Amino acid sequence: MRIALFGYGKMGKMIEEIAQKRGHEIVAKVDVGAEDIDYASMDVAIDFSTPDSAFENITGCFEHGVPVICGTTGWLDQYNEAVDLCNANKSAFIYASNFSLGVNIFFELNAHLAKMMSKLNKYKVSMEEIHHTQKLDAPSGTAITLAEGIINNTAYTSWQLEASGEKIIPITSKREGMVPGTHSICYESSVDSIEIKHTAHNREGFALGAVIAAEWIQGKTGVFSMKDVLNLS
Ligand SMILES: NC(=O)c1ccc[n+]([C@@H]2O[C@H](COP(=O)([O-])OP(=O)(O)OC[C@H]3O[C@@H](n4cnc5c(N)ncnc54)[C@H](O)[C@@H]3O)[C@@H](O)[C@H]2O)c1
Ligand SMILES: O=C(O)C1=N[C@H](C(=O)O)CCC1
Repeated sequence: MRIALFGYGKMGKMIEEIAQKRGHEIVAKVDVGAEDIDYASMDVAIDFSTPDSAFENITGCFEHGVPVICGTTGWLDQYNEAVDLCNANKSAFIYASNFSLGVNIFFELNAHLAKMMSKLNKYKVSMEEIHHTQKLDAPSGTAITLAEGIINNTAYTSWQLEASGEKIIPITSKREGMVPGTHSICYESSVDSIEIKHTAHNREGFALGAVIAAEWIQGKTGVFSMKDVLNLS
């Protein structure tokens, strides 16, 4: 498969390594200030760039019929517009706030736990995410997906950073050293606590999931999720 990397930072470099090990070719590395992008050379684009640049990168690919795997977080106010442009151009698209297989299992566990906890009104939920100090967005995209998993299965209606309120999920975002990504969810009552936690030890899991998604999307048209890729429904 001929892969173009949009964003050649920490994740772009890790994806290059994993993709080459799986027998794929990197045909373009599109980073800040790139000109004359050769879309015809690409079977798929993988975007791990910045919140400010992801939308333009993605929609440029759709306009040239290139399928896109996007892991960039912090641009989702434009997600619906990207979906419309994907469909209008009969292209293909997967966005995931987290491509790691472990986190996608954790998303399912979170939804299942939330469903059970929705019957127990003595417990209050809270979430904490910890990432490296270079991270541009807060809360993390993964934390937002986890919060949506709770909202869809309980009486909670929204999330907020450092908030308190009856139906609001409080999220604490910490930025420390080189931490690749840690997410924990806690349900607390006066008598006990239940906590679930995912800890990424490095970036390999994110990169592998993105390459697997790129392999899966070949020949498809439409908008998909990691649930489709991993057959988790
Ligand atoms: N979904 C996931 O599984 C997952 C995992 C890790 C990181 N991320 C997200 O991926 C993104 C990138 O993470 P990172 O750790 O590689 O960051 P990074 O800062 O190391 O790399 C980002 C790269 O994007 C480049 N860039 C800036 N403007 C650009 C443009 N117009 N076009 C193309 N590239 C441009 C930067 O120069 C940089 O090289 C972040 O949004 C992060 O939150 C998602
Ligand atoms: O390093 C990052 O930045 C990460 N971003 C994603 C997020 O915002 O959830 C996934 C974890 C790593």
